[in-house]
Amino acid sequence: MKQSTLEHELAIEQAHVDLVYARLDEATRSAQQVANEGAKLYHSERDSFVREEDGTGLFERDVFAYQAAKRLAVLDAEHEGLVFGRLDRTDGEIRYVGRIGVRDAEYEPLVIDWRAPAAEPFYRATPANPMQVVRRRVLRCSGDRVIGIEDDLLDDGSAADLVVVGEGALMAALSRARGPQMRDIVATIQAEQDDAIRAPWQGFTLISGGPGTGKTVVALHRAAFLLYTHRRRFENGGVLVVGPSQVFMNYIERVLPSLGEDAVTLRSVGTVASDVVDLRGERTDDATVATIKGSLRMVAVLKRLVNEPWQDVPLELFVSVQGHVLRLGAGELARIRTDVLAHNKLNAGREAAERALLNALWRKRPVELDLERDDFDERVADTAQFAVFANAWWPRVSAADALARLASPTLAARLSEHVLSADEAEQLSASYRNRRGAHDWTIADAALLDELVHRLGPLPEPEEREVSLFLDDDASVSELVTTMERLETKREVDPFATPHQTYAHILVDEAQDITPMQWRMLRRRGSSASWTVVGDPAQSSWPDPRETDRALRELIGTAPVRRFRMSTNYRSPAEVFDLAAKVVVHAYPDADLPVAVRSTGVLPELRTALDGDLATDVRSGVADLLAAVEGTVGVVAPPSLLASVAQALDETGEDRDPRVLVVTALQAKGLEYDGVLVVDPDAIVAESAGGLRSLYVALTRPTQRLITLDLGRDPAWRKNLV
Ligand SMILES: Nc1ncnc2c1ncn2[C@@H]1O[C@H](COP(=O)(O)OP(=O)(O)OP(=O)(O)O)[C@@H](O)[C@H]1O
Repeated sequence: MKQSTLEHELAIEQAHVDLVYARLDEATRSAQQVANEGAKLYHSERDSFVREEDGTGLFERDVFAYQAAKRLAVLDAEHEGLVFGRLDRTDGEIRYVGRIGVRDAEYEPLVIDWRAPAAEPFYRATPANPMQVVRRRVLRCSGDRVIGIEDDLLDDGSAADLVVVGEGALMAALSRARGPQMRDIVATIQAEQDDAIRAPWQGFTLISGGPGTGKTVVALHRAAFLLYTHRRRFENGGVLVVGPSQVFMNYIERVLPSLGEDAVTLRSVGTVASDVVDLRGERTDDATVATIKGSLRMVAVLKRLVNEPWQDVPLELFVSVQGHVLRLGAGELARIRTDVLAHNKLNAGREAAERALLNALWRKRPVELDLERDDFDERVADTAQFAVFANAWWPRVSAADALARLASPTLAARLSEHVLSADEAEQLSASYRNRRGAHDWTIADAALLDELVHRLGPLPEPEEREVSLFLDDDASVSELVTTMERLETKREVDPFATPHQTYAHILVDEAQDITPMQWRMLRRRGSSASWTVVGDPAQSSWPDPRETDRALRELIGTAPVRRFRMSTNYRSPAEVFDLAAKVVVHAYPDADLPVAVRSTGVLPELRTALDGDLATDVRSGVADLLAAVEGTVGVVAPPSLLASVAQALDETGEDRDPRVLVVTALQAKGLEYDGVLVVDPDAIVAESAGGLRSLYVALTRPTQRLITLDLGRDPAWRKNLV
C-alpha cells in the first residue's frame, strides 16, 4: 500500500467528518439563538402569526441536530470519535455510520446512528450475503481527527475502482493493548452479536457463551440500542445494569457514555439494595458462609427472625381502667401477634397491633365498667402502662438491627432449626459476631437485608422514628403524648407501596454468580421489567450452578424467552484458551467452549516456585509480563495469599507500576488484562466454592500472555492438562 493512497483516503474521510462537526456547531449556535430570542419570537409578538411560524420553523429544522449536539457533549467528554464507519453500496450510495445520527439543514443524513435500521448492513453484511454493500470501511478517529482506516471488501464484482486499505478492523481492534477500562466495540460488532443487541425488548433475552465472547460488551450495546429504539419507555422507566463488583462497574462505566448514553443506572450486586438500606462496603464472606447466605434456605430463617419477638418483650399486659385491672396473657398476646402479622408487615403493623390489643381488652372488660367503646379505647390508650407496653412489644425494627440479632448463637441456632445444620448456623452467627461496625455488611448480606426490608416494611421517615414518648427530655416533666394523639398524627402509609426503586429494563451480567437470594432482590426492582441476562455457568463461583439456574427459571416464569449464544472468543489467544479449556472440562464437562479468534504463537508458561520463595517469583513473573505486553498486567491470587503477593510487589522500594493489579479470581470476574500471572492455582481451586471453575476464570483473563506459578512440586490442577 502506497503511503500516498492512504493519505488520500484519509483526507477524503476527514473532509466528511469536518462537515459533520461544522453542522453540529451550527446547530448548537442556532439552538442557542432560539433559546435567547425565544421570548421575543413567541411572546412579544404573540399576535404575529408570521413570526410564530418563523420561530417554529427554525426550531423544527434544527431540533434533530441540536439533540445530536447535546449528546455530542457527552461524547466529547469521552474523547471518542463521532463517525466510525462508511458503507459504499452497489447503487453508488455512501452511508456514514456514527455513535449518533446527524442531518444537514435539508434533513439529509450526514451520519446514521449505529442503532438505526439503515446501519444494520454495517454489522451484518458478509461476502456470502453482502446486503448491497461493496465496501465496509471502519474509520479510527481521535476526537474530530481521522487517524486510521480499515476496509473489508464484501462484493468483489461491484468493487470497480474502490480502494481497499488496512488488514481488517476486527483484528486491528483485538490486538490493541488494553487500558484500565472497557471500550465500546461499536465499529466492529459481529453479526451474531448484532442479533442479540437488536433483539426485541420484551420478556427475557438470555445471552450465553464462554469467556471473552463479548457477552458484557454486547449487553451494554443492547442497553444503548433499547434506549435508542424505545427512548420514552426506557428513559422514563429506567435501565439498571448489574455486575459482580464495584471494580467491574468501574471497568465498564465508560462504555455507555462513549455510545452517547448516560441515563443508565450501574450497580454492583452488593449495592443494588442501597435504595432501601445503608450499604457502604463490599466485603465478601468466605466461600462456606457466602453459600449459606445465598441459599434459598435463608428465606425460612429470615421469616422466623421477623416473627421472633424483640428482646425483653413483655409477657403480659396489665392496664387499669376506672380501678379495674385488665390483663392479657402470653398466649393471647402471641395469638394477636400472629394475627396482625398475617395481614401487616411488622413496621406498618403497629397501629393494627394496638387496635387488636384494645379489642382484646374490650372483650375482657368487667360488666360493671360503665364506658362506651370510644371512651374505653381512649382511656386505655392514654395509660402509661399501655403506651410503654406497646413500644416494647411492637417496636419498629430496621433490617440492619434485625439481621444483627443473628450474632447471638442461641438465637441463630433456634431460628435455623431443621433448615441449616448446627454447624452452618454457628458459622452464620459467627459472621455477624465478627463484624467491624454497624455498617460492615458483606455482599451476601445485602440480599438478606433487602429480604428483611421487604418482610418488615420500611421504617417510617426519620423524623417520625424520633418521636419520643416524652415531649421533653427532662424526665421530671413527664408530659405524655397519648397513643391516640400519636395515631392521629401518624402519616398515612400506603401498605402496598414498594420501597424499592423499580426499573423498566434490568440487565444482569455474570448471572451465573447471582445467588437465589440475590435473584429475589433483583426481582423486587423489576416486577414489570424486561430483562437481559448474561452469563456462563462454566465460570460459576456457586457450588451448585443448577440451584441458581432454578432461581432464574422461577423468575422467568411464563414470560417470553429469547436465547443467544456467542461462539467466538475475542479476548484470549488460542494458546491460552486451549489450556484453560482443558482445566474446565474436568470440572464441568458441559462447558460451552468458544473458538478463539486469534493466535499469538506464544504458549502459556507454567512456572514453579521450587524454593518456596513466593515474593521473588511473583516479582520476576510480573517483570516478564510487563516487558512482554504494552497494557495491563493482572496478578490473580487466592484470597489467603492476596496480601503477601501485594506486599511482595510493594516492598521493592519503588512505586508499583500502575499497569499492575492484584486481585482474587472472584474480583477478576468479567475483567481482562494483557498479561496475567496466576499465583498458586491449587489454592485458588481450594479456596473458592466454584473450585476448578474459579481457576478457569483466572486462566481466561489474558488478552496476550499467561504465566502460572505453582508453590508445590506436584500441583493437582496440572493433572487436568494431560
Ligand atoms: N466485536 C468485537 N470487536 C472488538 N472487540 C470485541 C468484540 N467482541 C468482543 N470484543 C472484546 O473482547 C473482550 C471480551 O469481551 P467481554 O468482556 O464482553 O466478554 P465476556 O463474554 O463478557 O467475557 P467473560 O465471560 O470472561 O466475562 C473485550 O475486550 C471486548 O471489547
